[in-house]
Amino acid sequence: MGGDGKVFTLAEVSQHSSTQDCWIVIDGKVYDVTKFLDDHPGGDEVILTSTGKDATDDFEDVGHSSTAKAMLDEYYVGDIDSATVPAKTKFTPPPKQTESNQNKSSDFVIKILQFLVPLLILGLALGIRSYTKTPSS
Ligand code: HEM
Repeated sequence: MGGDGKVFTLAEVSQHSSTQDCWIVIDGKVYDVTKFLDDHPGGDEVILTSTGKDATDDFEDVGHSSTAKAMLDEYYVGDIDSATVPAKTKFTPPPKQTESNQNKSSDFVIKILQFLVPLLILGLALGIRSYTKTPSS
């Protein structure tokens, strides 16, 4: 809406990161929010820190109202070339789930050994001592 369907690279978008000229990327779309900076209820500072990157998470994390989301359309200038945006790292799946269950039994064995081995050594030492020591001294 309003845009001409132009596709920008992240490097291009990154050149618009000031109060005089400010673009942000949300959900694969590029918005020129220069005119909106002064009107933003959250201040211009937060928007400026979200320039030059995929600002989708920043925008979503605030919990913007549907009114706020609808306002985006007005500032749309094109799309982002997604190949130029670093992959998201936010939802790294916890890879340990099945592994930790399998490890539980071996963890348990190790704990037992950690407890038993010193006892064995101590017992061995005491046994050897009482075995080698002469009854008189
Ligand atoms: C074009 C993009 C944006 C628009 C149209 C927009 C719009 C709005 C609107 C209308 C509000 C008032 C509350 C609401 O209706 O949800 C708001 C609040 C807020 N926005 Fe944005 N916003 C944009 C981008 C951002 C970005 C990138 C950030 C930051 C990381 C941000 C941070 C905030 C914060 C922190 C508030 C809360 C202010 C407060 O409650 O004092 N906004 N925004």
